[in-house]
Amino acid sequence: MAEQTVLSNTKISLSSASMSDPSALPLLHFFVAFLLLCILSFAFLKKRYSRLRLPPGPPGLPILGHLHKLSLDPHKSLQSLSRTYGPLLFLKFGSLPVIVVSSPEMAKNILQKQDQNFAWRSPFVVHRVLHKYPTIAGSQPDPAWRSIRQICATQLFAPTKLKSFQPIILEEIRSLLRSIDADGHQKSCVRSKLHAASINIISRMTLGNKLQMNESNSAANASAHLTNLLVESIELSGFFNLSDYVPWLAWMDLQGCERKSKALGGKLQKVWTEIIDERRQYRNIVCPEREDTDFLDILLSAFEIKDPPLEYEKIAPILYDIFAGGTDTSAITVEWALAELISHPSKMKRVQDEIDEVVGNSRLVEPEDVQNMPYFQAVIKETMRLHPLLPFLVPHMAKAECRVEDFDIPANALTLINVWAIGRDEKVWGSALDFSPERFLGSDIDVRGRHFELLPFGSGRRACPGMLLGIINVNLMLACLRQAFVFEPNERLDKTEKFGIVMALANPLLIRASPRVPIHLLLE
Ligand code: HEM
Repeated sequence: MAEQTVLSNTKISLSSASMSDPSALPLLHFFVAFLLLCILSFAFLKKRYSRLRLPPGPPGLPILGHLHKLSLDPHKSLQSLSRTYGPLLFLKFGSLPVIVVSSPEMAKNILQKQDQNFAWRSPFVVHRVLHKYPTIAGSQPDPAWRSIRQICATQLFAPTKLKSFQPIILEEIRSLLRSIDADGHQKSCVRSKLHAASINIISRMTLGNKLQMNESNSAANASAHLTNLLVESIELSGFFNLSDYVPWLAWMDLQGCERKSKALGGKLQKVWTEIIDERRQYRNIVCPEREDTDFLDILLSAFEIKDPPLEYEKIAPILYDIFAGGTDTSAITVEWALAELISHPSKMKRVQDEIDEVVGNSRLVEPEDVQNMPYFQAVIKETMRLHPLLPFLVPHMAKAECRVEDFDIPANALTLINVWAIGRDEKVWGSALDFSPERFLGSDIDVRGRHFELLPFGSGRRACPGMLLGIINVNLMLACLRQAFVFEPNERLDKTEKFGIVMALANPLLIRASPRVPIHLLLE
């Protein structure tokens, strides 16, 4: 069977035209125009790059560049091209220059040495249509972006703040355990339960409470509604949209990305407007003497003192990023870790023995316990090595023309750091495809962006601002799940990936779990 490519996913279909059929004339004109455009654009790009010493790459096609080389698993296609052409690869997706980075050394060069030039983002269509103003992840590294990151760093993710949120996190994890316990002998869809726990945590941290919405009759419904919108928007953002690479085709919206983004953007906007308007009303009318008590208050105060004032709509994309970052990421990472442990029963047993030794079964795991559980920590690192959540990070862009090693990089080059390929590089890891947490025992490699062979959170000024919260959530969710339940082992579990900006298991994990701690621990 022919390999499916990102292009075969589009709806382009041009039927053959016959000269004797007058209705075919417009089609003929189209073809002549198309051919001319091909020749012109090919000649233009060749001239444009002729003075540069570009990194190696395969020959491309006019108009398409190398788009035809991408399968529906682009991280794998690019890994394979990098094996042939080297760790710094030059491609063109349509007319957009692209570099692909697949070694720790090159990643260090870009994310550390030339961090400032590579901290930019390409203006993708979906992002522009989905959000009226740029999100944190989609913003260029300008003063507004810096100031929002600063607010997040001090008001949401500072270690003292995170400590104050610990009771919330533990409460929501207990509720997650109870929900799995309630499924009894039935299989649980652990992803949806992890999503629910994660969105409740992030909602209580930012809004002071679980989500409430006019249309939903319960917090659980409101959370599920927003989770679905967030997951859908993350999927859409990871789609290879032809309009981004062949802009003159954009008006046709061949893959329907613009249309879907408009519809989804409207639904998301409705949610944020309701949340922000209700709080503004409360602050201005019901309780004007209220002090800032949560992150939304802090954002509103920060925007109130800005000149020109009151651009409240700019708060929506910040909430979007915090909710999207806080909901899908931890849930999918824990799901991957569980999938690996369930398919490696001896490693699962080793985790269980360590938790039993350090914590016992008279209380649940607490954040401080994790530092005494080296094998458990190694399991998390190994999961993030084999299954980095964002296989290309959030794609970066080179603002200005620059040099990397001996090569010239054109301005505006989309920069894909293939952390998925780096994590599976035999030269870096040895037995790279094996799930072997043991490799991290006694090693000082960590996930915080200082070791370029392991970059699940990125590195440099664009590194994930929610990293500490992500680590706490993942550690506690996985450790408590493991402590509280025995999972049915399954060495043949389906671990097929579904490519996206966030890469999850293609088929959500369904697990049968039986409790192994006294039930009162779940109820406290
Ligand atoms: C296991 C958990 C998580 C993982 C693996 C993860 C991973 C990442 C990665 C790889 C990036 C892109 C870095 C780059 O562009 O170079 C990123 C960016 C980001 N993450 Fe996370 N993340 C996690 C949790 C969180 C949480 C909990 C939040 C917020 C509550 C969050 C919010 C963000 C935001 C706002 C950005 C964009 C930063 C920017 O572009 O300036 N993430 N994350």
